[in-house]
Amino acid sequence: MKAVLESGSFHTRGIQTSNNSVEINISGSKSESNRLLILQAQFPNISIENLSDSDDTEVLKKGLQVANGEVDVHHAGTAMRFLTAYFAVKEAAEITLTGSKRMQERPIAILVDALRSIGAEIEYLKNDGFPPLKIKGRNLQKTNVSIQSNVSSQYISALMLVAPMLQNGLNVTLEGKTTSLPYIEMTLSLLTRIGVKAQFNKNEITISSTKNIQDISLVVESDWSSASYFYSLVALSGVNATNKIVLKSYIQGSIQGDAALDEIYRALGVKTVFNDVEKSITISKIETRLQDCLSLDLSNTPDLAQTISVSCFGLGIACKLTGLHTLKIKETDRLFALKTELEKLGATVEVDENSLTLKRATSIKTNAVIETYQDHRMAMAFAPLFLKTNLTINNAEVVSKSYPNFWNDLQKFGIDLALIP
Ligand SMILES: O=C(O)C1=C[C@@H](OP(=O)(O)O)[C@@H](O)[C@H](O)C1
Ligand SMILES: C=C(OP(=O)(O)O)C(=O)O
Repeated sequence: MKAVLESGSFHTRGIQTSNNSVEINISGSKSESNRLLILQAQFPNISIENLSDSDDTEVLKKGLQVANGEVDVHHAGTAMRFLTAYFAVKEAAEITLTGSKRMQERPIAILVDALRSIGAEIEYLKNDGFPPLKIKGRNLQKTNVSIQSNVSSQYISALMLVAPMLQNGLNVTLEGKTTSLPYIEMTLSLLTRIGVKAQFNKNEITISSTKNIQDISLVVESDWSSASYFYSLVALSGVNATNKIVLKSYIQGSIQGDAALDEIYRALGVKTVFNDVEKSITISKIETRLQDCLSLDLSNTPDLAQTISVSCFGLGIACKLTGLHTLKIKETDRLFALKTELEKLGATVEVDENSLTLKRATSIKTNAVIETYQDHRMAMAFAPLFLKTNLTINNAEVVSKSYPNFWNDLQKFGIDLALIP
């Protein structure tokens, strides 16, 4: 099969295991790519290699070309939040910024209030606190802004990314317990890497106004969140099965928080070897005594929650995942979606505002039909279970939000997927 169809479901026809190692080339991190595109719009002398091929990056790229008119970011949270800040500070821009039905349910008031407090002109076109927005770009001069940091780090990254454009730079004070912190650190790291003066001490971020930077070429490291599905696949495979996977364009000391996979999956029997010369990682299965229950706080790595809970279910161990308070406002209510779909497979799952508890499962039901709720990570997180049972994953095309080539890459493992259009 060459490409994923516009819409359809995948189910397994059979699994051949081979002993070869498989090489996978995932494209650049969508988080890094979307930050760099906003920075490149300000500093055209940045050149970017290994840009993400995700839909979320495509919509942001397209949005940045619009000076007046409508921009539709579909399901892309970072595009929505980053462009809100970008257009608000871009003089003469007049933009209607909208998104999918779900995007119109994802809150944005915290960012809009922060931007308004420094003089931005933004109006809600439907429901207060939610997209679509009408934005009139202004030359903003105030320098101090306070923002609640326990709902989404994207609001803070959005302010940071446009701070160099402001006449006097920006001081951001974070209020509350900051969530998804590595994403803020990623933003800071990219700003300093291109030559913008930026600091982050305790709850204060300071960024200097910057007119010019020196020419710079940056290579985006590949996407660690996308790599998680292969970690799960290896974890669920037998010790003697294929599964030595080489993932290209990964480095030690990543600025992506989801690089924590290395450590997290070690406890699930997956070893990571970094090849510093080739800039790749090799992941393979090792004999490990699994703990009865994996307990993790995922407030720094929310995008791994689905992968990890499905891995634990497939391995027949319990898990208690906390720090999940942001999951309800992502592409779907991910806590509800996980509970509903895992239970179709025979799991016992409890969720509350902040956590998910999975009981140890002794068997996995066959022929379940998994719904994906327009959430790429639901489809990809459940896919490694193809190694354990027959199942169908509906609306398989959702993966393109972050990883358009996912199903093609998955088939390299001898998983014979049948597409039901
Ligand atoms: O800044 C980013 O690139 C992201 C931040 C996180 O969102 P929250 O800060 O809303 O948790 C993460 O879930 C999302 O996939 C990407
Ligand atoms: C939450 C995600 O993306 P966003 O918030 O940017 O839509 C994600 O990719 O898992």
